Amino acid sequence: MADDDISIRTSGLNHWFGTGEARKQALFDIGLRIARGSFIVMVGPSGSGKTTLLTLLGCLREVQEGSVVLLGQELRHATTAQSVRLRRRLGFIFQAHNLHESLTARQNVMMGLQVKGRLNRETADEAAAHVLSILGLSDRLDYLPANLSGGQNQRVAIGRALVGNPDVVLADEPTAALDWETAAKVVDLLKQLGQARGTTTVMVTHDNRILDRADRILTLQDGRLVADDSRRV
Ligand SMILES: Nc1ncnc2c1ncn2[C@@H]1O[C@H](COP(=O)(O)OP(=O)(O)OP(=O)(O)O)[C@@H](O)[C@H]1O
Repeated sequence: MADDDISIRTSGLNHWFGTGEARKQALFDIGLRIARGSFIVMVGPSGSGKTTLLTLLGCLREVQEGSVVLLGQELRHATTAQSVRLRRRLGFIFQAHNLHESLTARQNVMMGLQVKGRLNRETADEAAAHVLSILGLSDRLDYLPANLSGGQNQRVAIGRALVGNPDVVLADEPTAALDWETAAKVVDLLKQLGQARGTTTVMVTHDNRILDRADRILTLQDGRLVADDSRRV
């Protein structure tokens, strides 16, 4: 694979938590090359290091040892300004969806554009309504989070992550609160974005139906990458 075709590359990536006697290694020698536009699923038992790896890939955590190259930029020793610029090119979907309680679904999604500095209100408004309609929420645009179900709020959070056309989407169990029809829509959307725009997705999930649709499945166990299964779908 040429360098341009790779969104994420790691090598010799190790990570520890704690200090002194409590110091514990959470990741061991992770080496990965993730192709641009691919839909990657990460699995592994609780405590195997999935979230730690996802947050390292998303420059939400400092690289302690080894290398992470995200969208051509080495993250080890990256400056704060470089990390901030890179994070603007990412879409995060985490379980705790952190919506603003005082903002409507549409306004919450628009926040995903504002952090990117795209402030033309009309365009932002339309983009937010469009992504929410793909996620089946066109009749809930002006609802506050308190008046939406858990699954609907999760879809708003997904909309917020995707509205700015991120280059890389990092997702931690994003479909856990969704019925299969909606979860399938989210997966289809991410795969379409992969084909149309080269958006790369790395998703932690235990949903077997999503595993079936992954381009590649990474399995972590006790902080190590123990299986790397590329499949044709
Ligand atoms: N902030 C922290 N401080 C200390 N140890 C941590 C911290 N975060 C994670 N760990 C430890 O690192 C290891 C990997 O945790 P991580 O959350 O990455 O696993 P996971 O595979 O995402 O688990 P889950 O599926 O339960 O979310 C675990 O042993 C965990 O206890």
